[in-house]
Amino acid sequence: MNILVVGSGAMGSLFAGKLATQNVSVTMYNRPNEHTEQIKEKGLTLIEKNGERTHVSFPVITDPDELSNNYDLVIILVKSFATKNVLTTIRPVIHQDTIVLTLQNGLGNFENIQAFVPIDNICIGTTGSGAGIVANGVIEQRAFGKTHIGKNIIGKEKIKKLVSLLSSSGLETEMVDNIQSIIWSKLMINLAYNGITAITRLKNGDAVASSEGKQLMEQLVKEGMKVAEAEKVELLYEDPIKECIRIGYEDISANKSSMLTDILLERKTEIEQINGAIVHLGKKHGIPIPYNETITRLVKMIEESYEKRMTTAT
Ligand SMILES: NC(=O)C1=CN([C@@H]2O[C@H](COP(=O)(O)OP(=O)(O)OC[C@H]3O[C@@H](n4cnc5c(N)ncnc54)[C@H](OP(=O)(O)O)[C@@H]3O)[C@@H](O)[C@H]2O)C=CC1
Ligand SMILES: CC(C)(CO)C(=O)C(=O)O
Repeated sequence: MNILVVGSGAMGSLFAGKLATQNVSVTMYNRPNEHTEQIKEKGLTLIEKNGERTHVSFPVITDPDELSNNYDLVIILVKSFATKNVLTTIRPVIHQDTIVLTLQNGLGNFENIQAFVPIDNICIGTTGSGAGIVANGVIEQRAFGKTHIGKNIIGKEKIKKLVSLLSSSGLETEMVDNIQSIIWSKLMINLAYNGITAITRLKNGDAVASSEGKQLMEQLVKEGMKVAEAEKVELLYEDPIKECIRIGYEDISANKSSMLTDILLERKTEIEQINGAIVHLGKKHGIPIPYNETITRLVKMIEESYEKRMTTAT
């Protein structure tokens, strides 16, 4: 099976790197940048949970003209607001048998892909794993939750194989029926952690260990639960708030959230697709969403004014 991982950031590197430890053909595509060039020239170093380093090499493509025509499975791991842009570029190499899988956070990923790929070829998943780029060509896995991938009728055998490859690589993965539950249950975790950590610049574990942080998380998730109910989506967990807190301590504690990373690098964030999406749907259903609205506005404020930020007291 030929797999193309689109995105060489923290998660693209984690998934491509882990797959490369298995007996499967994996290629990575990203526009040129220093991290990508380093992987292309010298391979990728993966720092595991126990601190052990694994070094892997696989083909890395930065020029879309060099992409081949034989990818069975394409895994999208760019930020959700970049999906349309990247799919415009790689669309010519997606053929009628290619399955396109998103493991991105937030709402709207299916809709973004649908503009380029037939519905039957799209597969949706989420991942509770997380990583950070620690140097060009080096990533560290810092979150260790499960990956869930929705069933796909025409891509069934490919997805089954992927689930097995990922699980054997150490990324525990499961195929699931109710993908909406999975997307929304992951959304609850991102509602709780991403905005708060981006604003406070705390790691997930430090944010949840603060009693103020925990109370704020509860309110953010409560609003998300109300909207999920109005959207008639059943969440996976009996007590989503408790589960978000548990995950914060047990699975994702060491991770800098993807949104905090964006803020630290002074980049655009996925706030619109995460907390902002709940605000938008809350309005549609007439449900007040004050906590998520405040977090959304604060993150947008930071994002829009990096160059004006005070860094000294003098
Ligand atoms: N980081 C984490 O721990 C987790 C992240 N996620 C989710 O996974 C997804 C990916 O996140 P993450 O890996 O952190 O993101 P990163 O920002 O680390 O990586 C995104 C990559 O996409 C590339 N990219 C953006 N636009 C284009 C384009 N038009 N063409 C080619 N490449 C492009 C970027 O390149 P460039 O740098 O040159 O712009 C970058 O290499 C997100 O949806 C995120 O929410 C989910 C779980 C955990
Ligand atoms: C792993 C987790 C839940 C938190 O770090 C995440 O999805 C993110 O960082 O975006």
